[in-house]
Amino acid sequence: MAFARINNIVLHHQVVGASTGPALVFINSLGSDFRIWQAVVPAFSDRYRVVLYDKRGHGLSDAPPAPYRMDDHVDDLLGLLDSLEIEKAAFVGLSVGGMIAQRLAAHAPERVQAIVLCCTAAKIGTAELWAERMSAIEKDGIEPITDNILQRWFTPRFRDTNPVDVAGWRNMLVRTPVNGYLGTCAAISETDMTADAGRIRVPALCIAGDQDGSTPAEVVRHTAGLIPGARFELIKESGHIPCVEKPVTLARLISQHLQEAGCV
Ligand SMILES: O=C(O)CC1=CCC(=O)O1
Repeated sequence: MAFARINNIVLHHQVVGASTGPALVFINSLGSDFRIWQAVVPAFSDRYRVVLYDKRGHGLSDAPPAPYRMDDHVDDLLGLLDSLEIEKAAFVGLSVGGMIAQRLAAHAPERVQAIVLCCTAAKIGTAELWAERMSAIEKDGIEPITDNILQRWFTPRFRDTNPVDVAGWRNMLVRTPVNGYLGTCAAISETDMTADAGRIRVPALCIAGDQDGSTPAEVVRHTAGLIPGARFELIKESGHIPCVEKPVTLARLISQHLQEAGCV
């Protein structure tokens, strides 16, 4: 575990695995921190230099006042890569993390070897929906909306069979700094990568969960259709957070894509 000051923000991160291997960066979603990747990382740490980090406003990173722009998140990530002396990496982004990866691939392709876009889209939700969510949180905090969010994060089966784990992930969500949550909602709300997606030229894999209530499979499939050469894969029995719910399947899909993309 380490901290770096990037763009005047303290970013919490961790580098594990093969120090001379190709770099593989995981980018987490709204309301989560890098612990969500814990069950996936062992599938890569023997061959890759794995970078995990908490984007601004999440986990142990600083949470400056809202709103944030998507480019703030992208600039933070580029700054972190510079500080770790990583010129080029493969990126796995979940949800808003996938938006950050898309923007990076479209605007800084020289830093990107391949991308895996997990439960994400060129555009997530509508400005009205995000405005509603932000005003509810400004009024009453994150707690009252957590049950709805967890229903989108995890399938009913997972919630029924893993109540203690779900309670733990709920703690992570509720403890997200309000500034960080609101700031990132604003970044998602203003972002539409539909035009930019067509500029992506790196090998891309889009993965959906068949029971994802946040970025439904057809939305992810549509995004795959916007990116030249992108492949689409569906994970069965998964909600929005397959790195927690289906880590073995997700790791297999990521690994195959990285091999096909020559990131080995
Ligand atoms: O909170 C949700 O609905 C899920 C989500 C949307 C964007 C993101 O990163 O997570």
